[in-house]
Amino acid sequence: MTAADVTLCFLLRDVDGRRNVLLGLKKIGFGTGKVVGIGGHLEPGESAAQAICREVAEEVHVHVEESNLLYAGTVDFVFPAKPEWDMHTTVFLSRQWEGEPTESSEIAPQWYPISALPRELMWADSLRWLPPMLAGERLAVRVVLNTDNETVADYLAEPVV
Ligand SMILES: Nc1[nH]c(=O)nc2c1ncn2[C@H]1C[C@H](O)[C@@H](COP(=O)(O)OP(=O)(O)OP(=O)(O)O)O1
Repeated sequence: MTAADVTLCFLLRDVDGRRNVLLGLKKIGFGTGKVVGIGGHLEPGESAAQAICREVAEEVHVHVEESNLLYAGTVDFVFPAKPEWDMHTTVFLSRQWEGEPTESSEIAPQWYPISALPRELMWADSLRWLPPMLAGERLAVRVVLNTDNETVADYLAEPVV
Protein backbone atom coordinates (compact mmCIF):
# COMPACT_ATOMS: atom_id res chain seq x y z
CA MET A 1 0.00 0.00 0.00
CA THR A 2 1.36 3.45 -0.90
CA ALA A 3 1.77 5.98 1.89
CA ALA A 4 -0.48 9.04 1.63
CA ASP A 5 1.27 12.33 0.90
CA VAL A 6 0.73 14.81 3.71
CA THR A 7 2.43 17.98 4.84
CA LEU A 8 2.95 19.89 8.09
CA CYS A 9 3.99 23.45 8.86
CA PHE A 10 5.29 24.87 12.12
CA LEU A 11 5.05 28.66 12.45
CA LEU A 12 7.75 30.16 14.66
CA ARG A 13 7.83 33.48 16.50
CA ASP A 14 9.90 34.96 19.32
CA VAL A 15 8.16 36.29 22.43
CA ASP A 16 10.23 37.88 25.23
CA GLY A 17 13.32 36.18 23.88
CA ARG A 18 11.69 32.74 23.85
CA ARG A 19 11.06 30.90 20.60
CA ASN A 20 7.43 29.81 20.28
CA VAL A 21 5.87 27.32 17.88
CA LEU A 22 2.26 27.13 16.72
CA LEU A 23 0.68 23.74 17.35
CA GLY A 24 -3.00 22.86 17.40
CA LEU A 25 -5.45 20.63 19.22
CA LYS A 26 -6.91 18.29 16.58
CA LYS A 27 -10.70 18.44 16.92
CA ILE A 28 -11.75 15.90 14.26
CA GLY A 29 -10.30 13.17 12.04
CA PHE A 30 -6.94 11.47 12.38
CA GLY A 31 -5.29 12.10 15.75
CA THR A 32 -8.35 13.72 17.40
CA GLY A 33 -7.47 15.02 20.88
CA LYS A 34 -3.74 15.26 20.18
CA VAL A 35 -1.73 18.45 19.89
CA VAL A 36 -0.24 18.33 16.40
CA GLY A 37 1.33 20.36 13.64
CA ILE A 38 -0.88 22.29 11.23
CA GLY A 39 -1.36 20.46 7.93
CA GLY A 40 -2.99 17.60 6.08
CA HIS A 41 -3.24 15.67 2.85
CA LEU A 42 -2.08 16.90 -0.55
CA GLU A 43 -4.85 17.21 -3.12
CA PRO A 44 -4.29 15.72 -6.60
CA GLY A 45 -1.87 17.84 -8.61
CA GLU A 46 -0.71 19.91 -5.64
CA SER A 47 2.90 20.28 -4.56
CA ALA A 48 3.61 19.97 -0.83
CA ALA A 49 4.28 23.72 -0.71
CA GLN A 50 0.94 24.53 -2.38
CA ALA A 51 -0.86 22.12 -0.08
CA ILE A 52 0.60 23.50 3.13
CA CYS A 53 -0.31 27.08 2.21
CA ARG A 54 -3.89 25.91 1.59
CA GLU A 55 -4.02 23.80 4.78
CA VAL A 56 -2.66 26.59 7.00
CA ALA A 57 -5.28 28.95 5.58
CA GLU A 58 -8.09 26.41 6.04
CA GLU A 59 -7.09 25.21 9.51
CA VAL A 60 -5.90 28.38 11.29
CA HIS A 61 -6.83 31.20 8.84
CA VAL A 62 -3.27 32.44 8.32
CA HIS A 63 -1.74 33.31 4.94
CA VAL A 64 1.74 31.93 4.24
CA GLU A 65 3.54 32.64 0.95
CA GLU A 66 5.36 29.69 -0.60
CA SER A 67 8.50 31.85 -0.70
CA ASN A 68 8.38 32.07 3.13
CA LEU A 69 8.36 28.30 3.67
CA LEU A 70 11.55 26.78 5.07
CA TYR A 71 11.99 23.13 4.14
CA ALA A 72 12.72 21.06 7.27
CA GLY A 73 12.72 17.55 5.77
CA THR A 74 10.43 14.56 5.68
CA VAL A 75 8.86 12.11 8.11
CA ASP A 76 7.60 8.71 7.02
CA PHE A 77 5.04 7.33 9.47
CA VAL A 78 4.76 3.53 9.21
CA PHE A 79 1.84 1.81 10.96
CA PRO A 80 2.45 -1.96 10.50
CA ALA A 81 -0.88 -2.78 12.16
CA LYS A 82 -2.73 -0.23 9.99
CA PRO A 83 -0.90 0.13 6.67
CA GLU A 84 -3.73 2.28 5.35
CA TRP A 85 -2.55 4.95 7.84
CA ASP A 86 1.00 5.11 6.44
CA MET A 87 1.97 8.68 5.53
CA HIS A 88 4.85 10.45 3.82
CA THR A 89 5.08 13.90 5.36
CA THR A 90 6.89 16.96 4.02
CA VAL A 91 7.69 19.33 6.88
CA PHE A 92 8.07 23.10 6.65
CA LEU A 93 8.78 25.90 9.09
CA SER A 94 7.83 29.54 8.56
CA ARG A 95 8.77 32.72 10.36
CA GLN A 96 6.66 34.99 8.15
CA TRP A 97 2.93 34.99 7.54
CA GLU A 98 -0.07 37.30 7.48
CA GLY A 99 -2.90 37.22 10.02
CA GLU A 100 -3.42 35.87 13.52
CA PRO A 101 -4.10 32.14 13.94
CA THR A 102 -7.73 31.46 14.83
CA GLU A 103 -9.71 28.30 15.51
CA SER A 104 -11.46 26.29 12.79
CA SER A 105 -13.66 23.20 12.87
CA GLU A 106 -10.48 21.08 12.59
CA ILE A 107 -7.88 22.76 14.82
CA ALA A 108 -7.70 24.93 17.94
CA PRO A 109 -4.31 26.64 17.52
CA GLN A 110 -2.02 27.51 20.41
CA TRP A 111 1.50 28.91 20.75
CA TYR A 112 3.97 26.98 22.92
CA PRO A 113 7.55 27.85 23.91
CA ILE A 114 9.69 25.26 22.15
CA SER A 115 11.27 24.57 25.54
CA ALA A 116 7.84 23.67 27.01
CA LEU A 117 6.00 21.55 24.48
CA PRO A 118 2.78 19.83 25.69
CA ARG A 119 4.54 16.48 25.63
CA GLU A 120 1.76 14.38 27.15
CA LEU A 121 -0.70 15.57 24.47
CA MET A 122 1.58 15.00 21.47
CA TRP A 123 2.42 11.98 19.34
CA ALA A 124 5.31 10.27 21.17
CA ASP A 125 7.35 10.16 17.95
CA SER A 126 7.03 13.91 17.39
CA LEU A 127 9.00 14.54 20.60
CA ARG A 128 11.97 12.98 18.81
CA TRP A 129 11.89 14.65 15.39
CA LEU A 130 10.22 18.00 16.11
CA PRO A 131 12.79 19.62 18.48
CA PRO A 132 15.75 19.12 16.12
CA MET A 133 13.72 20.30 13.12
CA LEU A 134 12.61 23.40 15.06
CA ALA A 135 16.28 24.01 15.88
CA GLY A 136 17.06 24.10 12.16
CA GLU A 137 18.17 20.54 11.41
CA ARG A 138 16.94 19.17 8.08
CA LEU A 139 16.11 15.51 8.55
CA ALA A 140 14.74 12.51 6.71
CA VAL A 141 12.94 10.59 9.45
CA ARG A 142 11.34 7.15 9.45
CA VAL A 143 9.08 6.25 12.38
CA VAL A 144 7.69 2.74 12.78
CA LEU A 145 4.83 2.56 15.28
CA ASN A 146 4.07 -0.40 17.51
CA THR A 147 0.83 -2.34 17.10
CA ASP A 148 -0.81 0.08 19.57
CA ASN A 149 -0.38 2.70 16.78
CA GLU A 150 0.97 5.08 19.46
CA THR A 151 4.35 4.06 20.81
CA VAL A 152 7.53 3.98 18.74
CA ALA A 153 8.92 0.62 17.62
CA ASP A 154 11.74 1.96 15.47
CA TYR A 155 13.15 5.42 14.73
CA LEU A 156 15.70 6.52 12.16
CA ALA A 157 16.73 10.10 11.40
CA GLU A 158 19.31 11.01 8.79
CA PRO A 159 20.49 14.48 7.84
CA VAL A 160 19.20 15.82 4.52
CA VAL A 161 22.07 17.32 2.55
N1 LIG B 1 2.74 9.34 14.14
C1 LIG B 1 2.46 10.62 13.85
N2 LIG B 1 3.05 11.64 14.52
C2 LIG B 1 2.80 12.96 14.23
O1 LIG B 1 3.39 13.83 14.87
N3 LIG B 1 1.93 13.33 13.26
C3 LIG B 1 1.33 12.36 12.59
C4 LIG B 1 1.56 10.97 12.83
N4 LIG B 1 0.81 10.24 11.97
C5 LIG B 1 0.15 11.16 11.22
N5 LIG B 1 0.47 12.42 11.58
C6 LIG B 1 -0.03 13.66 10.99
C7 LIG B 1 0.44 13.88 9.59
C8 LIG B 1 -0.77 14.51 8.92
O2 LIG B 1 -0.57 15.89 8.76
C9 LIG B 1 -1.93 14.31 9.89
C10 LIG B 1 -3.10 13.55 9.30
O3 LIG B 1 -3.57 14.27 8.25
P1 LIG B 1 -4.95 15.08 8.34
O4 LIG B 1 -4.95 15.97 9.50
O5 LIG B 1 -5.14 15.68 7.00
O6 LIG B 1 -5.94 13.89 8.53
P2 LIG B 1 -7.48 13.95 8.52
O7 LIG B 1 -7.86 12.57 8.07
O8 LIG B 1 -7.96 14.42 9.85
O9 LIG B 1 -7.89 15.11 7.50
P3 LIG B 1 -8.06 15.18 5.90
O10 LIG B 1 -6.71 15.51 5.32
O11 LIG B 1 -9.00 16.34 5.76
O12 LIG B 1 -8.61 13.87 5.45
O13 LIG B 1 -1.45 13.54 10.95
